Amino acid sequence: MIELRNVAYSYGGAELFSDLSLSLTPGSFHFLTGPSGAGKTTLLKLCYGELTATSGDVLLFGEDKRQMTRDGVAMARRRIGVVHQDCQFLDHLPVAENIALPMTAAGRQSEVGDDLNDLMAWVGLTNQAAQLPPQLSGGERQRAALARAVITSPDVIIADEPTGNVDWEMSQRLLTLLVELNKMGKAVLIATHDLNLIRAAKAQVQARVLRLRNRKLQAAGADL
Ligand SMILES: Nc1ncnc2c1ncn2[C@@H]1O[C@H](COP(=O)(O)OP(=O)(O)OP(=O)(O)O)[C@@H](O)[C@H]1O
Repeated sequence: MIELRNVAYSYGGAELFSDLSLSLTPGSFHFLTGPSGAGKTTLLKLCYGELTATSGDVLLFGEDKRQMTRDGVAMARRRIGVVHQDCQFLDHLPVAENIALPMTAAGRQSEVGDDLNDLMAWVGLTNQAAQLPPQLSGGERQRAALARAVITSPDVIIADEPTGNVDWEMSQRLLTLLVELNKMGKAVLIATHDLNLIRAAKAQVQARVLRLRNRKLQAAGADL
């Protein structure tokens, strides 16, 4: 569904990474690890079409990103649920409306119903539904961001440190949600420093663990 072929990226100075290839196929589950500053967030942005590779090819659902129109990229991005590291919300809208926003924006308002309530219950935000985002804690914001990313049932879910601010029990709940979606055929890519989360996931799903380091993407060793 998303493919990077021999991709390099630079913000203008030295290349952050080069000759990097990655394929997110239906039902695949990937973790991305690596030192701070190695380029994990940048790699995720290439995967969801936010950035354009300096060289190499990025295919979004079979189409070459460079050949796609803005509308084409926007359409492709609707099929990708993204949890950003710095979860941003519309601060004047209640949490429930923020989570439902991707459905509203896609004209699917009528489909929002029990799913929203179930999702909010799963991420433990039922009592916060009417609150405004600035009233949420860091962990609550992350849970809301994950709920918002998956409410449209996207084909691909890309999450940048989705459990950085939540306790272990909640991170297990969020992981279970991602594993269940993966079992339905969604491709999942998670950037994380949390090795315990990776170990817990590997007990539930066939996950590939990749490490971005020294400008290269490699399979992580058995030390995980
Ligand atoms: N918009 C930008 N312009 C210039 N440099 C940038 C930009 N965004 C990121 N960088 C630099 O690119 C490098 C990789 O950043 P990136 O956020 O992709 O790393 P990361 O592996 O996700 O780090 P972390 O684990 O700390 O989140 C860093 O040195 C960062 O300072």
